[in-house]
Amino acid sequence: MEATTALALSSSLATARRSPEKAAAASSLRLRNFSATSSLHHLRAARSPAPRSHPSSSPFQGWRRRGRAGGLVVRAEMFGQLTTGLESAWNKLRGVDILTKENIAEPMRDIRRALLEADVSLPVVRRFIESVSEKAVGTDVIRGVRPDQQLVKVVNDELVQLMGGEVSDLVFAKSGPTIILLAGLQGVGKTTVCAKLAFYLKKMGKSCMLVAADVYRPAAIDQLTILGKKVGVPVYSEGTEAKPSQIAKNGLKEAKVNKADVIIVDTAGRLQVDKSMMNELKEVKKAVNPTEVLLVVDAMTGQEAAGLVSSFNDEIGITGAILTKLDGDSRGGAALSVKEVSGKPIKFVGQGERIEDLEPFYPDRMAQRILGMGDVLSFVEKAQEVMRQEDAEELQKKILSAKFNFNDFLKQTQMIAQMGSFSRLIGMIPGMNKVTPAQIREAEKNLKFMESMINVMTPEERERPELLAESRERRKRVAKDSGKTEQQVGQLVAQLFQMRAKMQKMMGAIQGKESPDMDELMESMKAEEQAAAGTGRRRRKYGNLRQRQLDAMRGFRRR
Ligand SMILES: Nc1nc2c(ncn2[C@@H]2O[C@H](COP(=O)(O)OP(=O)(O)OP(=O)(O)O)[C@@H](O)[C@H]2O)c(=O)[nH]1
Repeated sequence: MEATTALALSSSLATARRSPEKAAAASSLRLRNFSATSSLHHLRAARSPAPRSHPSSSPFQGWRRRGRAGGLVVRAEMFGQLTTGLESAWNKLRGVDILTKENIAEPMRDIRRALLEADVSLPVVRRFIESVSEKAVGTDVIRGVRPDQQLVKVVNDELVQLMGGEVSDLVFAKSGPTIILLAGLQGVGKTTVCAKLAFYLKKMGKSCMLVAADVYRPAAIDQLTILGKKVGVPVYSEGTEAKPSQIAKNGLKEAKVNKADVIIVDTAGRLQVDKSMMNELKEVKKAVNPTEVLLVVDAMTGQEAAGLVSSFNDEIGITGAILTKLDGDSRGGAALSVKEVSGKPIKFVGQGERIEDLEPFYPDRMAQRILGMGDVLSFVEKAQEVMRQEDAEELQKKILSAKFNFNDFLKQTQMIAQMGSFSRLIGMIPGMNKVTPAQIREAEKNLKFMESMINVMTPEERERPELLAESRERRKRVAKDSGKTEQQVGQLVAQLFQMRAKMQKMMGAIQGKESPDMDELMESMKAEEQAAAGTGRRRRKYGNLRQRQLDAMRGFRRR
């Protein structure tokens, strides 16, 4: 499944690296497409329980695939340093036949260093290294699996365990409203999380109410009121004079009257853990007897976040944590330490400032991202969220009948925009985690570049790109109106036809048939990357690409 999305994205980025604007169109087209295909793949995923290339079916596949795809150089931001550090451990095992205590010593040192640099707490690192070493050496040799791959598998499994193994779902009250009490230090993102959580729950069909019990920062009440409006959820507040425990109690009464399914109580943050803060929280807790007490912690604070979860749990008793700002420069220490240090699970992660940027915490997906295998499931879920089933089916029909046009194209761009930041999406795709920020910027620029040409096309031309393929006059006009060259417009049109062909091929593979072409598609991805990387094959490969574009145009003209 991810092979095709990776193909599209990788090709586009490879094209971005060819950089001249002439080539830019190619990348944009594919970038748009990858979101379309991902949604379509999702339709198939629903039918087939274990897509053959899903990373969780074999962690090696995703990893190997990246190896085969080669090429891309720098990684997207999330846990980048940790991923690189771990990678150097595998690399040291290239060429060995079997994992032994001796030959894993150095890779294990690399893993240890990488984890410590990621700010994972020392006792956690020690236990982790011990367990991985023991399991790695005791692992039977599996035919066709290299020892370095075997170590990746062991590390993957241990990372999943370290982060709690299973997803820890929110608990809902059996009767009456579910009460979620949010606590945390100042500025960690509590108020934002209130709104994000309400938005998330609303999507699940639950009615919510927010309760403003942070009375020390008047702006917090305003902030919550604004956010509540934004997500369409009522906010209960009594200003700054009332006691937080009383506000929470009254809020609960109001929620019962309004028959809200869930109330989320925002509490005050302090600069540091202090007695009065803990006492106040205890009072609020006692007043409403919450179903969930979640501590919001900032991922950037590394292992300190894990320590906080521990002390809050000791003091007031919590049910879990929410890790915010994972999109920032966090090194991974918090995600990896919280469960092990405090015994409490991470239930959600915040990965951006937008309301949509809160997701359940999946230890397996997180491990895959840390290992550079991407997070296809999150990616697909994001795509599914923004693309309605009917749209996906409509698009599927268009692809199958080779009618994918520039309007569909624009829709895909909008979808990508709704799915979140480019770099985050890229980080979710296996093999795509090594992309330079410059390449991401270039790809984003390319999208705009494409859009400017599509925007000046007539509705007819957008609907039927054939008109542009057939008429030089039309291409000239689009070039003139968009301030681009005729050649650039020609290339954009050629790419659309080329893409139709590719998408049809992918759809063939997706629609239940065995997918013999996946490897071929991956090879084609690899070829494009290598061509872009400036190897000796570049001219030949690029020449072929160009040739294919011309063929696509000619093929169309003949029809
Ligand atoms: N990048 C990023 N920023 C976030 C995230 N969550 C929250 N923020 C930002 O962090 C800042 C603080 O967020 P708030 O929700 O006001 O934090 P708070 O914990 O309620 O703060 P106090 O009420 O002062 O205790 C805001 O600028 C948010 O937009 C996240 O997941 N990623």
